[in-house]
Parts: sequence; structure tokens; C-alpha cells
Amino acid sequence: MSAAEDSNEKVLVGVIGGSGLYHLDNLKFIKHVNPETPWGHPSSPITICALPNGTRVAFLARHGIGHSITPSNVPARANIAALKSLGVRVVLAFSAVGSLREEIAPGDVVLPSQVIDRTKGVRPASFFDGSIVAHASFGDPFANRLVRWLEDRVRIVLDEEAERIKTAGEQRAPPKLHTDKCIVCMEGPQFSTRAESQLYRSWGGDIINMSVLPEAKLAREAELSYALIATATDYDAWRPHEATVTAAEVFKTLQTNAAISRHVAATVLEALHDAAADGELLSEEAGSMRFSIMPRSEKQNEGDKKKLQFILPEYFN
Ligand SMILES: CSC[C@H]1O[C@H](OP(=O)(O)O)[C@H](O)[C@@H]1O
Ligand SMILES: Nc1ncnc2[nH]cnc12
Repeated sequence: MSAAEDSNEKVLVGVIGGSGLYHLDNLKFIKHVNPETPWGHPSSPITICALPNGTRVAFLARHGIGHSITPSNVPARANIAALKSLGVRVVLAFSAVGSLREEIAPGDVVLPSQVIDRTKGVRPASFFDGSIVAHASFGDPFANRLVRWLEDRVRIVLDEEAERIKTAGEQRAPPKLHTDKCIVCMEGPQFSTRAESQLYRSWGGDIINMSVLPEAKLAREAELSYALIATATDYDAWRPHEATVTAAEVFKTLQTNAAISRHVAATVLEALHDAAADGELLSEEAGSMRFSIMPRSEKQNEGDKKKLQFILPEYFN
């Protein structure tokens, strides 16, 4: 088998790091790449690194390495297109989120299954914004199979963390895992008002961030399996007798949360690559756009086709 055919050489898994998560642990640095996509360059050069068994993964810092890009200005189309161009099929995205529920405490980990879009109209949210029209299915915004696959593994990491906290005699509650939750994605950069925070709770929102959209929508359009691993940093602005969230409060938990996120990544990435290579996790999203793209018309512009070839070569050749 040639090196190029070796599955370790393929970069099937991409990790997007959010606030506080600007690198992963215990990985061998291979190279930086900075692909130019039809939607520009990604937030920062993408790090290709090798896991202990040689498997390669791609890491991208959503807000740039120096956290210089606001959530509204993240070049999400370039990020997703760049990852896809490297061969990535599965994206694990990490995010710092506010909690809209008492039982989701700062430090806890959440795997959401639903999302409410409060960014609509402000950010470019589709690869199909020219003469070629597509309507991707987004009823289940996260890759269900991938989320289920992650649940057990994240739980194991949190059990280990609970044991470590106990042994170290740390006076804090161990982080809990919450599944099947609904995330509200708001337009920042300012945090919500008390009234908005209450409103999102009444809508069924459980956590809130500023970054999961349009990232998750674009991943779906690019036929990537995408899951969000959220870590709570604060209680947003809904608690009547408490101060509302400040950036300083978010920063307090960011480092501890980033350590958990790194631990999760270190625990799951090898098996995730193998599951992706088997096709086990990809069957829902791969091929999903075939029936989402409106039938070809005379009016399809060659330039638009060429752009879309970058993310979906099988439909635009
Ligand atoms: C630093 S507080 C608000 C900021 O944090 C989250 O970023 P990310 O999702 O990239 O971890 C949130 O979405 C906001 O962008
Ligand atoms: N309360 C909050 N609102 C929006 N994004 C956040 N990221 C972390 N905490 C947040």
C-alpha cells in the first residue's frame, strides 16, 4: 500500500476550536495549510497534526489563533469549504455557551440536537447564493448518528474527570453531560438582554452561543457530518436576582472548559477517524444534497458551478 493510500494519511476528521480552544493536546505537528477557497481563506491557517497512532486530523481556530475575528465575521463558508477540500468528512466543533437552564451549570458539557437561529439575514449562510438554488434538509441540524456515537465517549471522559476531581480533593462539582438540548444562536457581539434570555427559555432554548450558525448549515450543504460539543461558561441573563453574564465571567471557566474539550478530543479522535473511514458515521449526510439542488436550468452560471465544484465536485463536474 502506498503512503497516499494509507488511511492514516487521509484527513477525515476536522476539529473547530472555539473560544479558549486554540490548539489540541499531545499531537504531532505535521504542517500548516491555508487553502484559498472560492469564499476566501479560513479564519486562520489549518493545523494538520498526527494522533499517537499516526492518524491525521485538521484543527481550525474559529476566531483565528489570536481570537481576532468576531462571531459575526467568522468566514464560515471558507472554513467549511477549506476543511472539505482537505478531505474532511466529519467535523467536531467546540463552543463556549451560556446556560439557559438551572441544571446546566458552568463547566458542564452539552451535546445539542436542535438549534434556533437568531442570526438570520446577517451572516452569509449558504453556499448557494447565486444562480444555483438548493434547499438542504435541516430538521435535524446535527449529525444524529455522530452525536449518539459521541455521547458514550464523552460520558467516559467526564466520569474520569469526576474521579480526578475527587482524588485531588477539589471543592467543585464534577461536570455533567446533557444531551438532546436546544441551542439558540444569537447575533453578537453583545450578550442578550434579560428579556431576550427569558424569551429564549420560553421558546425551549437550553443553551446559547454566537457561533454554531451558519457553521452547521454550511456543513450540511457540504455534506459533512457535524456535531457541536458545547461547554457552559455562565448563566446568561435570565436569572432575576443575579448579575447578567460578562466576558470576565466567561473567561473564568474558559480554561477549565478548554482542558475538558482537549481531553474529549484526545479520547475520541482515533476511534472517530476509524468510524468515519468505515463509513459508519457518514451515511446520513453523504449524498444528502443530491435531491436538495433544484433541477438544472439554462440559467446556471458557469462561475457559480465552478465555485460549487469546490465543495460538491460530484454534482458540479
Ligand atoms: C467569549 S464569549 C462569546 C463567544 O464565545 C463563544 O464562542 P465559540 O462558540 O467560538 O466558543 C460564543 O459563541 C461567542 O462567539
Ligand atoms: N451567555 C452567552 N451568550 C452567547 N454566547 C455565549 N458564549 C458563552 N456564553 C454566552
